[in-house]
Amino acid sequence: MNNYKRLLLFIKPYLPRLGMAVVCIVFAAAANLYVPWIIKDIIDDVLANRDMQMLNTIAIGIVVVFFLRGLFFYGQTYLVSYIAQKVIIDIRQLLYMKFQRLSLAYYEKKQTGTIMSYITNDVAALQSALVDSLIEMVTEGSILIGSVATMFYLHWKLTLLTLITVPLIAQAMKIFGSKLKSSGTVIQERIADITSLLQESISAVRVVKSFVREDYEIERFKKQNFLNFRAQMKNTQLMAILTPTVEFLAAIAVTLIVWYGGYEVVNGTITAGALIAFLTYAVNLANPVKRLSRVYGTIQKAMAAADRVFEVLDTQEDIKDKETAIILPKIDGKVTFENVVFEYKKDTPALRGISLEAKPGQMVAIVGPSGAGKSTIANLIPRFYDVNSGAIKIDDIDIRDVQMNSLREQIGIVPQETMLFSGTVAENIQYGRLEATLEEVVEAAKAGNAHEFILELPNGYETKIGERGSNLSGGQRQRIAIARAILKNPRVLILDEATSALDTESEKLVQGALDKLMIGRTSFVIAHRLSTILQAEQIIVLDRGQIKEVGTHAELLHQKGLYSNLYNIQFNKKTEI
Ligand SMILES: Nc1ncnc2c1ncn2[C@@H]1O[C@H](COP(=O)(O)OP(=O)(O)OP(=O)(O)O)[C@@H](O)[C@H]1O
Repeated sequence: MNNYKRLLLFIKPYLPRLGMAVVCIVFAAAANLYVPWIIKDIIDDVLANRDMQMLNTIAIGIVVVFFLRGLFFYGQTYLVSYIAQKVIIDIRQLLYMKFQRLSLAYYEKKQTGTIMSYITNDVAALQSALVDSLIEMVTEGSILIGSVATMFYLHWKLTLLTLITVPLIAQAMKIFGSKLKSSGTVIQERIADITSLLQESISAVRVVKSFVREDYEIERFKKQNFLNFRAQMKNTQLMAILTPTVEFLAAIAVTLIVWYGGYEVVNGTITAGALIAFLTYAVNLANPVKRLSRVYGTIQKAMAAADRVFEVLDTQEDIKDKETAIILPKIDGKVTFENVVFEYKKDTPALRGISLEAKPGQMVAIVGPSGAGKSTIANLIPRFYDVNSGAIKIDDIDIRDVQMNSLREQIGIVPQETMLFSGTVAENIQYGRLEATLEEVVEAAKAGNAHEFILELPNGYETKIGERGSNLSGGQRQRIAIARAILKNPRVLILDEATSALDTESEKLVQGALDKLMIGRTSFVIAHRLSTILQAEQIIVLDRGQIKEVGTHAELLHQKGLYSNLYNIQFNKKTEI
């Protein structure tokens, strides 16, 4: 099915309203056709017969028709807008739903601006095309059909004559236009040639002089200059021939129509008023034709937007539930990686054969140089991406066999960069569990060492957070994020420790909150802090997508391998404190 038809399908639910709208548009357009008719009546009846009664009827007629036109205009504008806006919010909502379902990989491929532009610009282009084009198409279409029909009614032979001659003139003008355009292009090219020649010879002036080639260059320039003259003259010639030709043709056509019309008036086949009305209709035909071709342009543009919108709607969701996916039962929190290979881009694996096991409640620190794959491991557990080979299991169930929601509901993530939404502090904590009561929110905030500072905010828990949480410090925002995770109460926790330095006081509070959060949960910590590493029951040392060492802090230091190297480089300063 093409996109045009798909777009029309969105209008389907509003067909009755569309029917009413079309009726309004047609009636409103019909009022426009009334004006030349008034001229006819005034000339033929009022002026010719000095008919006062007719004049009164016409006067009342004008008032009534324009009053009704106003009503229909209101109807058309309201109804068409209603339909278009509804269609647009339907499409926008569908797009938004789609964006919520698409995987992270999609977001990485597209720039944020592009995605926003789908929902704002493309949808807006569709909106204006729908509203303006729909009204204009029906209005101008009705005026066009109405004018031609009235002209036929007034004098069919004269109408035929007009309909044959006018398009001929239009065609001649079109040919004329395109010829002028192409000769204009030639002129531009000749001027460009002269410029580049100039540039070349001026910048190479030393070479010209050293080879004594001044005369040669003058000759070259002369040729180009002459070519330019020829192009200019050709254009002038075209203008000089084409303008009078078209004007002459037009004059012949108009004379033909006027002569034949006048002849019919003299013959008494048509009245003088009718002829004037006829000519008015004929002249006015130009407007609807022009506007309809403009509508065509708008629709073409809107279709480009529609193509993009439908392309998004048709994007395959690469990570989705299997038909047979089960709801993950409440887990103990054992997490296993079995020979996991993963690549973001084909043939460049970010993880190569990772096997590990975290026992329920265990704390696993992941360390390694930048780009080693630490965040990648963290991203695979909630199934933000699917592994290329191997498997990730939670409580021995492959995470691809369970419903994504039931998996992610049992995993908590505290990222490095805390993202708070606009809204109150309470709402931000509640994001962890939407149905939580205020008491539960406060409990979570207390556990997250956030309660105290929240109470000191201007409106306590009801304080609105600035767009990017700007009115809170980094540490405070982290503690809100921790409270949010505590409220969610997940069995598995993924913690990306912030690398940015907090002051000692703030770090202590954040660390305290994290310690409480980790109690009794399986935690994966991308570790940047010494305290985390010392506490960890298992440290995984990654390098270029592979596990190099596994053990506790003491064991690994003893091995004097990569870990002890990293440890010495990264944490030296802290050990000295
Ligand atoms: N979205 C992505 N698309 C393509 N490649 C990616 C993507 N994210 C990470 N990579 C690549 O995968 C590899 C592992 O990256 P990852 O972010 O897991 O490393 P990291 O150990 O967390 O590093 P850092 O400590 O710097 O955050 C890197 O080579 C990185 O360039």
